[in-house]
Amino acid sequence: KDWISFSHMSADRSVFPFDSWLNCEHKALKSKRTELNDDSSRYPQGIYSVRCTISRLLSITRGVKCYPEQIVIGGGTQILIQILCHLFPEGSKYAMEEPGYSRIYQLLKLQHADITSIELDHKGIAMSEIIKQDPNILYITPSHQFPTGIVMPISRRIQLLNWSSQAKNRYIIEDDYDSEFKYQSDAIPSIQGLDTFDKVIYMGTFSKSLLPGLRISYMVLPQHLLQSFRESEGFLMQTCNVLAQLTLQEFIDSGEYQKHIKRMKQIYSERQTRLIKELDRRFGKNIAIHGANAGLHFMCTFKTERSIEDILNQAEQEKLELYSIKRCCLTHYRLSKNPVFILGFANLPLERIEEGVDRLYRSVFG
Ligand SMILES: Cc1ncc(COP(=O)(O)O)c(/C=N/[C@@H](CCC(=O)O)COc2ccccc2)c1O
Repeated sequence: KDWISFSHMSADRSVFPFDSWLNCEHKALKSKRTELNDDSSRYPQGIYSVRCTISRLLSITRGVKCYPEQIVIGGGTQILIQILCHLFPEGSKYAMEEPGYSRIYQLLKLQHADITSIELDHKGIAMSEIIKQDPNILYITPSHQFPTGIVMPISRRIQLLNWSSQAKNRYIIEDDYDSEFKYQSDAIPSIQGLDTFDKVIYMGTFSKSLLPGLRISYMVLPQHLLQSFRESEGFLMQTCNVLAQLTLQEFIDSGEYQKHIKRMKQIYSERQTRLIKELDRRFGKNIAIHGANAGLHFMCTFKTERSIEDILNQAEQEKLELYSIKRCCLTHYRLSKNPVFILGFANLPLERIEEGVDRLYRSVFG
């Protein structure tokens, strides 16, 4: 039998419109030869016309207010964070959500940043903990908290903005990952769009909405950080492939991007609905699902005494690709007594869901 994947780290290639992407690349190759032939130092923040396209898209889809001059395109969220953290005051103290995106946590630690993790309440990162630990830089994922799926309500967003305004060296890094896929409600506008203190750095990526291998991500800097960006090493290196940038611009300007997102939402919300139905049918009261109102994964807790390790070993036997919450634990996340897993459905075709849930049941209950 072949593998079935509950991975939250891969998109279903059959959903990606390779032909229209290829078409856009062909057009870019034929019409944009000058940009392709220029030294990359001419576009340290990415090609201007591409940044105009991204700025327009962000304003329409996320309520982000920015000029193209504030956008920096890069080859992935990690490299952008690496560039960004050199713009903050020496001795800054960072805080990330617990559980959270461990790749960034590891990166900041390797940069010898003073970093701590802060637990969540039902509205997202806990204000009381922020006050207690007193960091000056917050890295948060308010759209669909990674990995718990909490959607941060406006009230908490306003609280955080007020927090950021109370000290000169405070900033909020809003990683808007996974914001494209809202099923029940409309997308809540970004914190950046509500920011009147110029304290929010907005991070975005096309890894989820297009393909992770394209390595096209971007950040929107507040205007007062642009000067220090221009004096930083970030200004000396363009890390995103020019052809990929030009193809992306064509893909967005031609309307293909919005068409693709609409189609992905239909496909993924149908898969999510079917998966939840199958899980309820098979597991009944032995499963609790959290954070399923958006994104391409949700979390679930199984009512079993079995350990995460045992379940993962059994899943391996069943040829079931499965990840537990452990990969998102940064420092002290208290593992609840019941095992918690991340169930992704972006790489799980409708017709494989029933078999996938059966294998999951055998992995959990033996
Ligand atoms: C919070 C957050 N922000 C940004 C990113 C994306 O970073 P970028 O690709 O460098 O722009 C991820 C990727 N997180 C990745 C793994 C999370 C984990 O380690 O468990 C998952 O990435 C993908 C998921 C589905 C389809 C394609 C990619 C992020 O979890």
